[in-house]
Amino acid sequence: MISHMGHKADVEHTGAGRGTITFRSGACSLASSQRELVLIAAAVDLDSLIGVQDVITRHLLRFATQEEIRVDWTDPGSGDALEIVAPAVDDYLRAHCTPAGELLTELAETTREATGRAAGMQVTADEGALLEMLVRLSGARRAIEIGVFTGYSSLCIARALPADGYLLACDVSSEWTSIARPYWRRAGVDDRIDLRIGPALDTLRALPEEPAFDFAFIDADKGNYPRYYEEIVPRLASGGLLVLDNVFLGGRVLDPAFQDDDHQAMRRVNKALSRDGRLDVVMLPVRDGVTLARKR
Ligand SMILES: C[S@@+](CC[C@H](N)C(=O)[O-])C[C@H]1O[C@@H](n2cnc3c(N)ncnc32)[C@H](O)[C@@H]1O
Repeated sequence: MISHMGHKADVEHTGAGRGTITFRSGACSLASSQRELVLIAAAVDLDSLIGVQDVITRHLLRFATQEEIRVDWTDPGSGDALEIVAPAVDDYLRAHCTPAGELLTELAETTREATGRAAGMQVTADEGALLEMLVRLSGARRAIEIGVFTGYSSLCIARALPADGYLLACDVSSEWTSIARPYWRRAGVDDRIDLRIGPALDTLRALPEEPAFDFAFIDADKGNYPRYYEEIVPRLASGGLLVLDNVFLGGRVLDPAFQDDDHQAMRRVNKALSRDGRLDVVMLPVRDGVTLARKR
């Protein structure tokens, strides 16, 4: 399997039944014994860690045609959770937002069942409610989202748009986004959502450079945040709102020990946004950090 992954990543055999597979933003070491294979994955952030684990899991399951295997990942020693708000206050605030409702709650549950640990990428109910509130308050009609996953945040955005509203939803994964469709349909918003599968940067760059959107949400690969921001701002109408998720990267944006591409990209975009004369910017201590940027 290690050799096979050489098409997708840097691989190294480090001994009998041992090796490492290195991806752009993470790595996995493998050590086999007679009964089991011990995997240790590490990555620059939780999303990347989940990505590494997902690729490894899928390859293992594909290779294990002769035998039944199970791939279990235990929780990382330190996750992305940043405790900005004391846990008791956090519980209290979650309990005092408008409840997510049956459909979103079911989508969150389906996502957990279908994607396992990757479900941690989904926006939480309170962040979803914030997105919905922002779309309604801004009166947006045309929105764009970078990073759909199983469609939770898309649903929050789409249902806050008017009936003739439009959401361009961008993601690379047909597998994860296929979970979204039935929920969008049941919410009666699937006709407002234009799902484009492919690298979001290509989708963005193919759009005319005119201010066609009133709302944008970035929640995808962190290394591309500066590029997404550069492409989106010219396409945002005056008064339009750009929202960026995970701007703290678990607090590591403050830690000079983290110098990989993703962390540098996030620092760069945070700095550029705060100095951008076209925008009014507020960074909120919501979950992993949410920035609101309103185009003047
Ligand atoms: C954090 S998840 C999005 C979560 C989603 N907003 C939600 O609330 O459920 C990030 C998503 O970005 C997608 N993604 C990663 N790299 C991408 C790229 N280059 N272009 C488009 N989507 C990408 C992944 O497939 C994943 O679904």
